[in-house]
Amino acid sequence: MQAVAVADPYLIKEVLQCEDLDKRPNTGYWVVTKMMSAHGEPNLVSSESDKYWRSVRKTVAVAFSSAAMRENFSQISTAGAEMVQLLRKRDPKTSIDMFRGLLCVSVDVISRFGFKQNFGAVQSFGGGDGSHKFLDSLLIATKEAQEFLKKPYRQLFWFLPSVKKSYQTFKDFQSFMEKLVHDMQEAGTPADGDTTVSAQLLRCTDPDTSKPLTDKQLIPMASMVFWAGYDTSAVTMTWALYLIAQHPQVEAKLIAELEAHGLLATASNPTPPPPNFKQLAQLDYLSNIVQETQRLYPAVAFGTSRSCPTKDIHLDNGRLRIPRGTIVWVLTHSLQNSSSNWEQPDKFNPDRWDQPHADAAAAIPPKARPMVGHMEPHDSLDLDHPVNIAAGSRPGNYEAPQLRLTRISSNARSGELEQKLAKFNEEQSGDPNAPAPKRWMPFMDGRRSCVGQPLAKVAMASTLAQLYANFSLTLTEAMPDPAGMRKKETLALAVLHPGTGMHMHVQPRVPVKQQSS
Ligand code: HEM
Repeated sequence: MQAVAVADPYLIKEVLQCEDLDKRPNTGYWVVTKMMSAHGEPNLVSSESDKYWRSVRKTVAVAFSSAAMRENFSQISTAGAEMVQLLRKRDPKTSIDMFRGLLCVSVDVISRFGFKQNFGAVQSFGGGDGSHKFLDSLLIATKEAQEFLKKPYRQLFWFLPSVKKSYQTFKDFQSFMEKLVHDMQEAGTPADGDTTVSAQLLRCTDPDTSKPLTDKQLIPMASMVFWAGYDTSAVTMTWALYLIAQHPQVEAKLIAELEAHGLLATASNPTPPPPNFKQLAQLDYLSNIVQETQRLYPAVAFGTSRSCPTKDIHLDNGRLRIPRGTIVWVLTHSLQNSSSNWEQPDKFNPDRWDQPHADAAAAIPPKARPMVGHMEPHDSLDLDHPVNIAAGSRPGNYEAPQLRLTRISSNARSGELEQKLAKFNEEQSGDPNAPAPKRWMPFMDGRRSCVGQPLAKVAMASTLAQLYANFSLTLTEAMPDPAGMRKKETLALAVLHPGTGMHMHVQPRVPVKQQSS
């Protein structure tokens, strides 16, 4: 099987806009379908962009509109508030795995916001043995799905105990979702103003029959909302904690911003309220931190892949021919960490996001642009170690031996950027107002971009604001430095996890005794 890896912003834009290049089973998405559905029914993430996907996507997108965010904001911020309460009760000297904590927050955000249920994951983090059946089933099923991705031939050995065990973990996860869908259907026709994910899913119709989706169709769709949202948001917040812990000047600036909005815990205001929706939108520096974290540590570090099984595809004004069946692999991590696209790409610098259109790629004449990395037929991917597949130029990275990306020298961005971009876009597309290709796309771009992006942004900002308003978070001595951390990173299907967890000391800004007095 042939694959080309694409890291150039202009080319990525073309790939993602090309109707013939789509998600296909040969690009690995079959594993996701297998995990979500016992019967191979399509889900939002892994299905091709056919009319069924279009119809469901359009209906579900309403649940993630800005109006829905404003309306259901309290459902988003409550999980963070519960986490704050819980952390206040913990002994600050003990170490806490904040990655696990934030996974719990994300599960509760999705269940509350999307399905009007509280799955109680945050509460589990504070009590008992810390396990949570639903979260654990998601994590375990994802791990088993990764095994299928690494060894697709396992499907043929369905009778082996280890393979049967994998399938059982999928069934366990699906049975949670069966119950959820059953509850949704039992609740009956949603009220007119109800635009939650569950209400919108019940409103979806199958374009072939014009009938509401059956439970077999609904289960993978609902499952996908959880699976696509829970660890992507949690790892992004976790990497933000990691980066902030190493940059005290960033934390100081964040605290000053929170204080300026009356959100910081101080001796005179020991238990500040969580930011409301309006305040959240005013926390510009926090937003910069999240964007910069997503640049350095894109959650979906694996990127995305496309293929066309029926014909050759010609890109870049015919300069590039992609033979039929070739996998075109969009490398988000490389795009966002390459000196071709960024000045000082290794530096965690939230201030770079003060620049207007900071996510737009600079105009580089086509001939000077790097284009594709070639994967030789004998190359194999080490799917357990993302550093091998996502070449960037960060400390601790080593050049991926199997992926040779041509680099060009750093192209400094100047004040004339706007004019240059307009001129270049006009040359490229004939339209000076065509949106510039992006050099930052953690949520991907084009028709298959992340439908949950608005929820992710609001939930991450709300949770991080509440955490930093109330606590100072420092890494325990056991946590590796960035180079060491890089080597421990793992992929859970496409998502970059810190293989170590994120062990931290969480110190209240105002001593707890003072808060209650
Ligand atoms: C920081 C958090 C998040 C990141 C970085 C992220 C990133 C992405 C990316 C890169 C894709 C495209 C995947 C591909 O091409 O295979 C995607 C798709 C998707 N995401 Fe997210 N996501 C996040 C949070 C969420 C949340 C919170 C939800 C919902 C609760 C969600 C739901 C989805 C769905 C349903 C799709 C499939 C969309 C489609 O193909 O129509 N995501 N996401």
